Amino acid sequence: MYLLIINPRSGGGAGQRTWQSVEGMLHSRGIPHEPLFTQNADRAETQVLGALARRDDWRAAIVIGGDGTIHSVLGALRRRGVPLAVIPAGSGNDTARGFGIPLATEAALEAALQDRCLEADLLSGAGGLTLTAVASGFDAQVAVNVNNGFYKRLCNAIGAGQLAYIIGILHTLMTFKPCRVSVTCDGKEQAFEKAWLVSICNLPSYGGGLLICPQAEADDGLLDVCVVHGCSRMQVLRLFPTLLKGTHVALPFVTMLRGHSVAVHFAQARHAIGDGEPLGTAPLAVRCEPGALRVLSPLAAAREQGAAGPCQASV
Ligand SMILES: Nc1ncnc2c1ncn2[C@@H]1O[C@H](COP(=O)(O)OP(=O)(O)OP(=O)(O)O)[C@@H](O)[C@H]1O
Repeated sequence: MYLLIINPRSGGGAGQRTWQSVEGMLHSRGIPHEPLFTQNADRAETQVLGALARRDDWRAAIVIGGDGTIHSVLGALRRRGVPLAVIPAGSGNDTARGFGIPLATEAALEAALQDRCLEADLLSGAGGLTLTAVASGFDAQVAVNVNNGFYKRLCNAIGAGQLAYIIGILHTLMTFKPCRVSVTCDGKEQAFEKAWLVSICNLPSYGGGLLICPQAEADDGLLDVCVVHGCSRMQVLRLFPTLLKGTHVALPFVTMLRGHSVAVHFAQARHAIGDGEPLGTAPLAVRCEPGALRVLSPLAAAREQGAAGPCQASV
């Protein structure tokens, strides 16, 4: 039995449209499933735990939504030991990208129905569990500004959602003030002056494919960290195209770190986001929980050794 967790509002309504086509595919293939429509992030965990408790033969929970929807059910899936599968229906879909899950619906469903899992790490701390990345500083401020700004509603109304993020980046670039940050990775503290952002990543990308930590691997038991510091506004602007290929890692004002636990303390309050969802402005203490969540992923078949293998729910 598969549990389908659907956020109809994700991707500006893509969740609802994707479910309609997935439902037809599941019926035509005779695959047993139960749909669960989640109402909001706060109630999702309780809803999913309630659904999972009703039977014990779940093969997987298939999320139809974006990274925020997946974020909202991580605790429930982890607690019940049910593998996660994803049919992307968000705006960024960086979880799907990170696990090699196709963005096309039918191919993603195919990947969800294969019994090959990666034993993925989770980031824990900072208000709960995160799968893709905890980002603090400039990027988080862009997300906050876009969500609170009038231009998101305006751009969505004219069907140009991505434009809101470009406006958000330019708006934040004009107003954001870099400050000192202390980053402690596996107990070793380093201070950076004029820091713009600190991103702690489990997967290579966020923001819809921006490769902020291109070397990050979901199942290596490690967190990859990117610190951007000591540069001008113009240099930050010029950083963005390099994120498409991940070549920013060679720039002199970018420092990459790797470890099992990371603490971040900005000299002034700075916003943070986890899987794109707001985490507040408190200092961060994040640790890696190796292999904490099984994820149905086409990458599993490609792994010659390690934790990948057939998936069984452990409810
Ligand atoms: N389980 C849930 N059910 C309903 N709404 C949710 C749930 N989880 C989060 N939300 C709300 O729905 C919004 C959109 O969901 P989601 O983040 O999945 O899609 P997106 O923002 O379009 O895509 P992405 O996060 O991949 O860029 C979230 O920002 C949050 O406000």
